[in-house]
Amino acid sequence: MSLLEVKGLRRDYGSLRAVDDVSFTLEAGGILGFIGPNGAGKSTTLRILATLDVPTAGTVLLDGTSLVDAPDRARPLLGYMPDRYGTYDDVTVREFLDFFARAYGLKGAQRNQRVDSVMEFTGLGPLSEKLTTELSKGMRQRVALGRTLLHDPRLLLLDEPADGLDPRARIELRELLRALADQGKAVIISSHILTELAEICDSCVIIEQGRLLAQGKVEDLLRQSAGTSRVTELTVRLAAAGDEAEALWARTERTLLEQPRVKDVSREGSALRVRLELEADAGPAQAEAAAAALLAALVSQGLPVCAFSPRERNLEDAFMTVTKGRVA
Ligand SMILES: Nc1ncnc2c1ncn2[C@@H]1O[C@H](COP(=O)(O)OP(=O)(O)OP(=O)(O)O)[C@@H](O)[C@H]1O
Repeated sequence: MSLLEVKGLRRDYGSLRAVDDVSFTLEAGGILGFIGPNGAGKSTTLRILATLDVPTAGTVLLDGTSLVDAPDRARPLLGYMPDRYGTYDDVTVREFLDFFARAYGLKGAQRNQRVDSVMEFTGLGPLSEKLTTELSKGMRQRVALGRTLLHDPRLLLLDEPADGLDPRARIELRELLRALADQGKAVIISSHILTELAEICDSCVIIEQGRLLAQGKVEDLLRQSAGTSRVTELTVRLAAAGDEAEALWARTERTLLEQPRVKDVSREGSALRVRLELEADAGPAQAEAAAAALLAALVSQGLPVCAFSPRERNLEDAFMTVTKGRVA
Protein backbone atom coordinates (compact mmCIF):
# COMPACT_ATOMS: atom_id res chain seq x y z
CA MET A 1 0.00 0.00 0.00
CA SER A 2 1.29 3.48 -0.91
CA LEU A 3 1.54 6.18 1.75
CA LEU A 4 -0.98 8.29 -0.19
CA GLU A 5 -3.69 6.88 -2.44
CA VAL A 6 -5.97 9.31 -4.27
CA LYS A 7 -8.76 7.73 -6.29
CA GLY A 8 -11.43 9.33 -8.47
CA LEU A 9 -11.15 12.69 -6.74
CA ARG A 10 -13.76 15.23 -7.80
CA ARG A 11 -14.68 18.68 -6.53
CA ASP A 12 -17.57 20.66 -7.93
CA TYR A 13 -18.18 24.31 -7.14
CA GLY A 14 -21.75 24.73 -8.36
CA SER A 15 -21.61 23.93 -12.07
CA LEU A 16 -17.80 24.24 -12.21
CA ARG A 17 -15.91 20.95 -11.96
CA ALA A 18 -12.62 22.17 -10.45
CA VAL A 19 -11.20 18.64 -9.99
CA ASP A 20 -12.38 15.86 -12.28
CA ASP A 21 -11.64 12.20 -11.56
CA VAL A 22 -8.04 12.61 -10.42
CA SER A 23 -6.18 9.49 -9.23
CA PHE A 24 -2.55 9.03 -8.24
CA THR A 25 -0.39 7.46 -5.55
CA LEU A 26 2.72 8.56 -3.71
CA GLU A 27 5.24 6.48 -1.79
CA ALA A 28 7.15 7.50 1.34
CA GLY A 29 10.36 9.29 0.33
CA GLY A 30 8.93 10.41 -3.05
CA ILE A 31 8.63 13.97 -4.34
CA LEU A 32 5.67 14.46 -6.66
CA GLY A 33 5.29 17.55 -8.83
CA PHE A 34 1.77 18.77 -9.38
CA ILE A 35 1.92 20.79 -12.57
CA GLY A 36 -0.78 22.83 -14.19
CA PRO A 37 -1.63 26.32 -15.40
CA ASN A 38 -3.60 28.81 -13.33
CA GLY A 39 -7.02 27.48 -12.43
CA ALA A 40 -6.11 23.85 -13.22
CA GLY A 41 -7.28 22.62 -9.82
CA LYS A 42 -3.95 22.29 -8.01
CA SER A 43 -4.81 24.33 -4.93
CA THR A 44 -8.24 22.71 -4.69
CA THR A 45 -6.67 19.24 -4.71
CA LEU A 46 -4.04 20.22 -2.14
CA ARG A 47 -6.66 21.79 0.11
CA ILE A 48 -8.64 18.55 0.01
CA LEU A 49 -5.50 16.56 0.84
CA ALA A 50 -4.91 18.99 3.72
CA THR A 51 -8.45 18.22 5.02
CA LEU A 52 -9.43 21.88 4.55
CA ASP A 53 -12.03 21.02 1.95
CA VAL A 54 -14.06 17.91 1.20
CA PRO A 55 -14.33 16.25 -2.20
CA THR A 56 -17.64 15.89 -4.01
CA ALA A 57 -16.58 12.32 -4.80
CA GLY A 58 -13.56 10.07 -4.53
CA THR A 59 -11.36 8.66 -1.81
CA VAL A 60 -8.08 9.73 -0.28
CA LEU A 61 -6.18 7.33 1.97
CA LEU A 62 -3.16 8.52 3.94
CA ASP A 63 -1.35 5.58 5.48
CA GLY A 64 -4.62 3.67 5.14
CA THR A 65 -6.68 6.34 6.93
CA SER A 66 -9.46 8.09 5.02
CA LEU A 67 -8.88 11.85 4.97
CA VAL A 68 -12.57 12.36 4.33
CA ASP A 69 -14.00 10.03 6.99
CA ALA A 70 -11.36 10.53 9.69
CA PRO A 71 -9.68 13.91 9.13
CA ASP A 72 -8.69 14.18 12.79
CA ARG A 73 -6.68 10.97 12.57
CA ALA A 74 -5.04 11.95 9.29
CA ARG A 75 -4.13 15.54 10.23
CA PRO A 76 -1.12 14.72 12.46
CA LEU A 77 0.37 12.90 9.47
CA LEU A 78 0.37 15.88 7.13
CA GLY A 79 1.88 19.34 6.88
CA TYR A 80 0.38 21.93 4.54
CA MET A 81 1.97 25.10 3.24
CA PRO A 82 -0.57 27.27 1.40
CA ASP A 83 0.37 29.41 -1.59
CA ARG A 84 -0.30 32.63 0.27
CA TYR A 85 1.77 32.81 3.37
CA GLY A 86 1.05 35.49 5.95
CA THR A 87 3.28 36.42 8.82
CA TYR A 88 2.13 38.09 11.97
CA ASP A 89 3.55 41.52 12.77
CA ASP A 90 5.88 41.91 15.71
CA VAL A 91 6.74 38.27 16.23
CA THR A 92 10.20 36.80 15.99
CA VAL A 93 11.00 33.65 14.07
CA ARG A 94 11.17 31.67 17.32
CA GLU A 95 7.89 33.10 18.64
CA PHE A 96 6.18 32.31 15.34
CA LEU A 97 7.33 28.69 15.34
CA ASP A 98 6.63 28.33 19.06
CA PHE A 99 3.07 29.59 18.53
CA PHE A 100 2.41 26.92 15.90
CA ALA A 101 4.14 24.24 17.99
CA ARG A 102 1.61 25.03 20.74
CA ALA A 103 -1.19 24.85 18.19
CA TYR A 104 0.04 21.38 17.26
CA GLY A 105 -0.28 20.44 20.95
CA LEU A 106 3.44 20.15 21.67
CA LYS A 107 4.33 20.88 25.28
CA GLY A 108 7.29 21.76 27.53
CA ALA A 109 10.72 20.43 26.68
CA GLN A 110 9.43 18.55 23.64
CA ARG A 111 8.08 21.79 22.18
CA ASN A 112 11.41 23.60 22.64
CA GLN A 113 13.27 20.66 21.22
CA ARG A 114 11.07 20.54 18.09
CA VAL A 115 11.35 24.31 17.51
CA ASP A 116 15.16 24.11 17.90
CA SER A 117 15.41 21.14 15.61
CA VAL A 118 13.25 22.75 12.89
CA MET A 119 15.26 26.00 13.12
CA GLU A 120 18.47 24.06 12.77
CA PHE A 121 17.20 22.02 9.82
CA THR A 122 15.94 25.07 7.94
CA GLY A 123 19.03 27.15 8.79
CA LEU A 124 16.94 29.69 10.69
CA GLY A 125 18.94 29.45 13.95
CA PRO A 126 20.91 32.69 13.46
CA LEU A 127 17.64 34.51 12.64
CA SER A 128 15.64 33.23 15.60
CA GLU A 129 15.27 36.67 17.23
CA LYS A 130 14.55 38.53 13.99
CA LEU A 131 11.02 39.73 13.26
CA THR A 132 9.41 37.61 10.56
CA THR A 133 8.34 40.76 8.71
CA GLU A 134 12.01 41.74 8.30
CA LEU A 135 12.99 38.54 6.50
CA SER A 136 13.65 38.10 2.79
CA LYS A 137 11.07 36.13 0.79
CA GLY A 138 13.37 33.09 0.73
CA MET A 139 13.78 33.17 4.50
CA ARG A 140 10.05 33.69 5.08
CA GLN A 141 9.48 30.65 2.90
CA ARG A 142 11.78 28.68 5.17
CA VAL A 143 9.81 29.82 8.21
CA ALA A 144 6.64 28.64 6.47
CA LEU A 145 8.27 25.30 5.64
CA GLY A 146 9.55 25.02 9.22
CA ARG A 147 6.02 25.59 10.48
CA THR A 148 4.77 22.58 8.52
CA LEU A 149 7.54 20.39 9.97
CA LEU A 150 6.98 21.05 13.68
CA HIS A 151 4.81 18.00 14.29
CA ASP A 152 7.06 15.79 12.11
CA PRO A 153 4.43 14.90 9.48
CA ARG A 154 4.86 12.09 6.96
CA LEU A 155 3.31 13.94 4.01
CA LEU A 156 4.13 17.52 3.05
CA LEU A 157 1.79 19.50 0.81
CA LEU A 158 3.49 22.58 -0.60
CA ASP A 159 1.43 24.92 -2.77
CA GLU A 160 3.71 26.86 -5.15
CA PRO A 161 6.58 27.09 -2.64
CA ALA A 162 9.16 28.26 -5.18
CA ASP A 163 7.02 31.05 -6.60
CA GLY A 164 8.87 34.37 -6.46
CA LEU A 165 12.09 32.93 -5.04
CA ASP A 166 15.43 33.95 -6.50
CA PRO A 167 17.60 31.19 -8.01
CA ARG A 168 19.71 30.73 -4.88
CA ALA A 169 16.66 30.44 -2.61
CA ARG A 170 15.19 27.94 -5.08
CA ILE A 171 18.28 25.76 -4.99
CA GLU A 172 18.28 25.90 -1.19
CA LEU A 173 14.60 24.96 -1.10
CA ARG A 174 15.33 22.04 -3.42
CA GLU A 175 18.07 20.82 -1.11
CA LEU A 176 15.80 21.06 1.92
CA LEU A 177 13.08 19.09 0.14
CA ARG A 178 15.57 16.43 -0.97
CA ALA A 179 16.78 16.09 2.64
CA LEU A 180 13.17 15.69 3.82
CA ALA A 181 12.52 13.02 1.19
CA ASP A 182 15.70 11.24 2.27
CA GLN A 183 14.22 11.15 5.78
CA GLY A 184 11.30 9.21 4.29
CA LYS A 185 8.77 12.03 4.02
CA ALA A 186 6.55 12.16 0.96
CA VAL A 187 6.30 15.61 -0.65
CA ILE A 188 3.77 17.07 -3.09
CA ILE A 189 4.81 20.34 -4.61
CA SER A 190 2.62 22.31 -6.98
CA SER A 191 3.78 24.78 -9.54
CA HIS A 192 3.03 26.33 -12.88
CA ILE A 193 6.75 27.01 -13.31
CA LEU A 194 7.59 23.78 -15.03
CA THR A 195 11.32 23.90 -15.30
CA GLU A 196 11.80 24.34 -11.56
CA LEU A 197 9.90 21.12 -10.84
CA ALA A 198 11.93 18.95 -13.20
CA GLU A 199 14.94 19.42 -10.96
CA ILE A 200 13.09 18.82 -7.72
CA CYS A 201 10.67 15.97 -8.40
CA ASP A 202 10.94 12.23 -8.94
CA SER A 203 7.54 12.01 -10.57
CA CYS A 204 4.92 14.40 -11.91
CA VAL A 205 1.22 14.76 -12.40
CA ILE A 206 0.08 17.15 -15.13
CA ILE A 207 -3.37 18.59 -14.58
CA GLU A 208 -5.46 20.92 -16.71
CA GLN A 209 -9.04 22.09 -16.21
CA GLY A 210 -9.31 19.67 -13.30
CA ARG A 211 -8.33 16.63 -15.36
CA LEU A 212 -5.20 14.60 -15.04
CA LEU A 213 -3.50 14.58 -18.44
CA ALA A 214 -0.33 12.63 -17.70
CA GLN A 215 1.56 11.18 -14.81
CA GLY A 216 4.76 9.29 -14.28
CA LYS A 217 8.45 9.62 -13.69
CA VAL A 218 9.89 12.87 -14.99
CA GLU A 219 12.22 11.06 -17.42
CA ASP A 220 9.36 8.87 -18.72
CA LEU A 221 7.19 11.92 -19.37
CA LEU A 222 10.03 13.52 -21.27
CA ARG A 223 10.54 10.37 -23.34
CA GLN A 224 6.83 9.94 -24.06
CA SER A 225 6.40 13.51 -25.19
CA ALA A 226 9.47 13.21 -27.41
CA GLY A 227 8.02 10.05 -28.98
CA THR A 228 4.79 11.75 -29.96
CA SER A 229 6.51 14.48 -31.89
CA ARG A 230 7.80 14.43 -35.46
CA VAL A 231 9.52 17.70 -34.88
CA THR A 232 13.14 17.73 -33.90
CA GLU A 233 14.79 20.71 -32.31
CA LEU A 234 18.29 22.11 -32.41
CA THR A 235 20.20 24.76 -30.56
CA VAL A 236 22.54 26.97 -32.59
CA ARG A 237 25.07 29.38 -31.09
CA LEU A 238 27.24 31.91 -32.90
CA ALA A 239 30.67 33.26 -32.13
CA ALA A 240 29.38 36.81 -32.45
CA ALA A 241 29.99 39.79 -30.23
CA GLY A 242 30.01 43.56 -30.44
CA ASP A 243 28.35 45.71 -33.09
CA GLU A 244 28.27 42.97 -35.71
CA ALA A 245 26.47 40.46 -33.54
CA GLU A 246 22.92 41.57 -34.21
CA ALA A 247 23.39 41.52 -37.99
CA LEU A 248 24.93 38.03 -37.81
CA TRP A 249 22.08 36.70 -35.69
CA ALA A 250 19.54 38.14 -38.14
CA ARG A 251 21.40 36.67 -41.15
CA THR A 252 21.57 33.28 -39.45
CA GLU A 253 17.88 33.40 -38.67
CA ARG A 254 17.09 34.26 -42.31
CA THR A 255 19.35 31.52 -43.66
CA LEU A 256 17.76 28.96 -41.38
CA LEU A 257 14.24 29.97 -42.37
CA GLU A 258 15.16 29.53 -46.05
CA GLN A 259 15.99 25.85 -45.49
CA PRO A 260 13.20 23.48 -46.58
CA ARG A 261 12.65 21.58 -43.33
CA VAL A 262 12.87 24.48 -40.93
CA LYS A 263 9.51 25.17 -39.36
CA ASP A 264 10.47 28.03 -37.12
CA VAL A 265 13.37 29.76 -35.44
CA SER A 266 13.30 31.63 -32.16
CA ARG A 267 15.76 33.26 -29.81
CA GLU A 268 16.33 31.38 -26.59
CA GLY A 269 18.77 33.33 -24.42
CA SER A 270 22.07 33.52 -26.26
CA ALA A 271 21.11 30.80 -28.75
CA LEU A 272 18.69 30.13 -31.57
CA ARG A 273 16.14 27.38 -31.19
CA VAL A 274 15.37 25.74 -34.52
CA ARG A 275 12.43 23.44 -35.12
CA LEU A 276 12.79 21.00 -37.99
CA GLU A 277 9.81 19.16 -39.40
CA LEU A 278 10.54 15.66 -40.64
CA GLU A 279 8.53 13.04 -42.54
CA ALA A 280 5.99 11.10 -40.50
CA ASP A 281 8.14 7.96 -40.44
CA ALA A 282 11.48 9.71 -39.94
CA GLY A 283 13.86 8.06 -37.49
CA PRO A 284 17.04 9.26 -35.76
CA ALA A 285 19.15 8.76 -38.93
CA GLN A 286 16.92 11.11 -40.99
CA ALA A 287 16.94 13.66 -38.16
CA GLU A 288 20.74 13.57 -38.11
CA ALA A 289 20.95 13.91 -41.91
CA ALA A 290 18.61 16.93 -41.82
CA ALA A 291 20.72 18.51 -39.05
CA ALA A 292 23.91 17.93 -41.04
CA ALA A 293 22.40 19.60 -44.13
CA LEU A 294 21.41 22.58 -42.01
CA LEU A 295 24.86 22.97 -40.53
CA ALA A 296 26.42 22.74 -43.99
CA ALA A 297 24.10 25.51 -45.22
CA LEU A 298 25.09 27.81 -42.34
CA VAL A 299 28.79 27.19 -42.72
CA SER A 300 28.67 27.67 -46.52
CA GLN A 301 27.20 31.14 -45.85
CA GLY A 302 30.23 31.94 -43.69
CA LEU A 303 28.20 32.19 -40.51
CA PRO A 304 30.35 31.72 -37.38
CA VAL A 305 28.54 28.71 -35.87
CA CYS A 306 30.29 27.69 -32.63
CA ALA A 307 27.73 25.24 -31.26
CA PHE A 308 25.11 23.13 -32.98
CA SER A 309 23.36 20.45 -30.99
CA PRO A 310 20.03 18.68 -30.46
CA ARG A 311 18.00 20.62 -27.95
CA GLU A 312 17.32 18.65 -24.77
CA ARG A 313 13.63 18.28 -24.12
CA ASN A 314 12.52 19.66 -20.80
CA LEU A 315 9.43 19.34 -18.68
CA GLU A 316 7.94 22.37 -20.37
CA ASP A 317 8.03 20.55 -23.72
CA ALA A 318 6.37 17.51 -22.14
CA PHE A 319 3.71 19.77 -20.67
CA MET A 320 3.06 21.50 -23.98
CA THR A 321 2.81 18.13 -25.74
CA VAL A 322 0.35 16.56 -23.30
CA THR A 323 -1.76 19.69 -23.09
CA LYS A 324 -1.50 19.98 -26.90
CA GLY A 325 -0.42 23.57 -26.55
CA ARG A 326 -3.82 24.64 -25.26
CA VAL A 327 -2.19 26.29 -22.28
CA ALA A 328 1.03 28.18 -21.87
N1 LIG B 1 -14.04 28.27 -3.27
C1 LIG B 1 -14.25 28.28 -4.59
N2 LIG B 1 -15.46 28.56 -5.10
C2 LIG B 1 -15.69 28.55 -6.43
N3 LIG B 1 -14.76 28.26 -7.36
C3 LIG B 1 -13.53 27.96 -6.92
C4 LIG B 1 -13.20 27.96 -5.52
N4 LIG B 1 -11.91 27.63 -5.39
C5 LIG B 1 -11.43 27.45 -6.64
N5 LIG B 1 -12.41 27.65 -7.56
C6 LIG B 1 -12.26 27.50 -9.01
O1 LIG B 1 -11.79 26.18 -9.25
C7 LIG B 1 -10.86 26.17 -10.33
C8 LIG B 1 -9.55 25.58 -9.85
O2 LIG B 1 -8.95 26.50 -8.93
P1 LIG B 1 -7.59 26.19 -8.17
O3 LIG B 1 -7.31 27.36 -7.27
O4 LIG B 1 -7.63 24.85 -7.57
O5 LIG B 1 -6.54 26.18 -9.37
P2 LIG B 1 -4.96 26.21 -9.33
O6 LIG B 1 -4.50 25.17 -10.28
O7 LIG B 1 -4.47 26.13 -7.93
O8 LIG B 1 -4.63 27.62 -9.93
P3 LIG B 1 -3.58 28.76 -9.44
O9 LIG B 1 -2.26 28.35 -10.01
O10 LIG B 1 -4.13 29.98 -10.12
O11 LIG B 1 -3.64 28.81 -7.95
C9 LIG B 1 -10.73 27.62 -10.80
O12 LIG B 1 -11.59 27.77 -11.91
C10 LIG B 1 -11.22 28.40 -9.63
O13 LIG B 1 -11.78 29.64 -10.04
